[in-house]
Amino acid sequence: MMVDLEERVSELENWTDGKGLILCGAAETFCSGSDLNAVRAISNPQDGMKMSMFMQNTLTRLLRLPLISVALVEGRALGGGAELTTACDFRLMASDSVIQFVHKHMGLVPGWGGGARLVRIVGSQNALKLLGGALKVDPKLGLQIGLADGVVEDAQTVEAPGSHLEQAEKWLGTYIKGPAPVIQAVKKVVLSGRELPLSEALKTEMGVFGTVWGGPANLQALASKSKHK
Ligand SMILES: CC[C@H](C(=O)O)C(=O)SCCNC(=O)CCNC(=O)[C@H](O)C(C)(C)COP(=O)(O)OP(=O)(O)OC[C@H]1O[C@@H](n2cnc3c(N)ncnc32)[C@H](O)[C@@H]1OP(=O)(O)O
Repeated sequence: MMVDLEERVSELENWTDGKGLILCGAAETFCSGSDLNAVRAISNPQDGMKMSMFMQNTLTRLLRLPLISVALVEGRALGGGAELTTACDFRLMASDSVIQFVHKHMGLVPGWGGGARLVRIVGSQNALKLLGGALKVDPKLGLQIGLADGVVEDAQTVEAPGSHLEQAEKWLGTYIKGPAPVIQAVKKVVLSGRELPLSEALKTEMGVFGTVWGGPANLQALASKSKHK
């Protein structure tokens, strides 16, 4: 799974027209973390460090993709699976889903970069509670602390507008509407603001601004005399 994920990220890095990505599980579980059988075979510090390095590299590249990504959490996201959710820009949770950093129960801490990313998403106080208590985060708690950005309802629910995936596509649609270069520029500006010291982020923003100023979408908008009512 780790190697497959790295290969998909490499493919996505070459997706020049990409604007959005929805990451979801294959069955009723988003991701239950590392394969425990594989983990047992590499349960020594040297191999653990190699896995950490590999997964930090993969997940950092996933988060830095020039598109807007959403983790659609159905069922459980446990351990490494919880860390994986933090490598997306947004998290949408199905009504019965749970995100749980079970690391403490495994005598571990996150090693795929999920600890550092969690602090940035929910703040250090909440991160300490989630990791220290290995708390089960349901949609209500997720929304309350900012780990979840929205909830998708079950298809059977009368008012539900479609499958979880359809709801996630609709939700994401708001943020990826428009030309790819503009959406990609939005992501780059936010990413640099999130990751870089202010002076460097400002330089990056200017560079990105230069790629869209006077560009096709900008000129078209100027020509159309649009009003933002
Ligand atoms: C802590 C961080 C660490 C890291 O790498 O950094 C990890 O991520 S370690 C992995 C942490 N995850 C777990 O410990 C998951 C343990 N499994 C469960 O809690 C349950 O299996 C659950 C909740 C995912 C599903 O429970 P349910 O009752 O619905 O089904 P089963 O338990 O019967 O599971 C079906 C089948 O899947 C196997 N399974 C589930 N998760 C893993 C896993 N992470 N690795 C390997 N195999 C997994 C489970 O053993 C069952 O197999 P079966 O042959 O049918 O008995």
